[in-house]
Amino acid sequence: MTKVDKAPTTLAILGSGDFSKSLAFRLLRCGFCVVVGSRHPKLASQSFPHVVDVTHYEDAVRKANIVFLAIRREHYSVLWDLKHLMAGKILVDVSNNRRGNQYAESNAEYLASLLPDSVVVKGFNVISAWAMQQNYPQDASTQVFVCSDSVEARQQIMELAHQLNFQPVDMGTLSSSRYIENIPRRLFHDWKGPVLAAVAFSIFFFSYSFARDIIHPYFKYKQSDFYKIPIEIVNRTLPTVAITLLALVYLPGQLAAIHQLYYGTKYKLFPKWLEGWLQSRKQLGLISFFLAAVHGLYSLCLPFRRSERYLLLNTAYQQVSVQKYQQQNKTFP
Ligand SMILES: NC(=O)C1=CN([C@@H]2O[C@H](COP(=O)(O)OP(=O)(O)OC[C@H]3O[C@@H](n4cnc5c(N)ncnc54)[C@H](OP(=O)(O)O)[C@@H]3O)[C@@H](O)[C@H]2O)C=CC1
Ligand SMILES: [Fe+3]
Repeated sequence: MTKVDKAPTTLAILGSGDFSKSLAFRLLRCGFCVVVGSRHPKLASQSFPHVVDVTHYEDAVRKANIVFLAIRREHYSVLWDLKHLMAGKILVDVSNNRRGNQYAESNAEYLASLLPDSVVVKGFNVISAWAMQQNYPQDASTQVFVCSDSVEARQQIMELAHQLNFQPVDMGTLSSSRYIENIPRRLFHDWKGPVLAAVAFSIFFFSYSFARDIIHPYFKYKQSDFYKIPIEIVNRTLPTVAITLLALVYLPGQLAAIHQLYYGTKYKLFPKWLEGWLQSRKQLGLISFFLAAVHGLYSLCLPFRRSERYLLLNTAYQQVSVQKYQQQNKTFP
């Protein structure tokens, strides 16, 4: 991938915590120079590779035009003394809050009001430090939401996100920053599709078992097996849905591989449906695991039922009788 001329070769990160370390690693891997600003550069430098220039905040800001703020909103006051150095520079606010809507204004808007002479861009907050460090380069489909009041700065950070192997999403002006800051807090937002799939498969397999094992014997032999519905039929549906969902976890990976082989490149975007499917693999796998666990519990509880014990004894008795019959036939042919 070629870098555009605008992309700076040296990027600054203020703060030396977890996020800063992971981001520094990612930037280094992607060919950038990194300068880290810290209150205690000597101490902090031990956590970074030797190629990273770990220095004081002022020095770090001086050395780069794009500055990542890997410090918490509560500590933005340390930036006050750097106001004159930050003027005209792009500040990337990566912060999240501990609670949703914790403050009246978003962190990025607060930063912009603190440092009106700088250009604030919100982004990268949806990627955890762990994922940033571990998942390279498999996370090319991970979205990074970017917003800023400056179109040029937004484009520059989106290009940077692209170079870091992420998929930038243009979210418009800085007023979107509150929405972006709330994204990591949205629990279960990716669960709709997988849950719907699980429900649809459950209904399908339940109906199939119900028709085959209850309705069919009822009409054909006048045999009433309706007592089987709550345990046996459900317990047959659970593992079938679980294994089907597990298959759905592995299938999109294969389709993605076929897509890449077909087009002969890994840089062509996957179609939307495949993209969504790939991203819901975690949820599908978790639902599959949950259903399999419930199936295990059900199966453990089955022998407690009187009818089941009867069936077991009956099967054992039949086997013994068959063996006896066979032995008798051997002895007295
Ligand atoms: N960790 C994660 O997975 C993610 C974090 N983020 C965001 O990135 C930012 C940094 O997070 P993270 O690295 O985890 O946080 P840490 O608490 O690990 O690090 C914060 C850094 O802020 C600096 N700092 C500046 N002033 C102070 C102060 N007064 N008290 C304490 N620390 C201060 C410190 O660096 P020094 O001592 O060198 O000055 C410290 O290492 C946060 O805004 C967070 O919301 C976003 C997405 C994911
Ligand atoms: Fe089983």
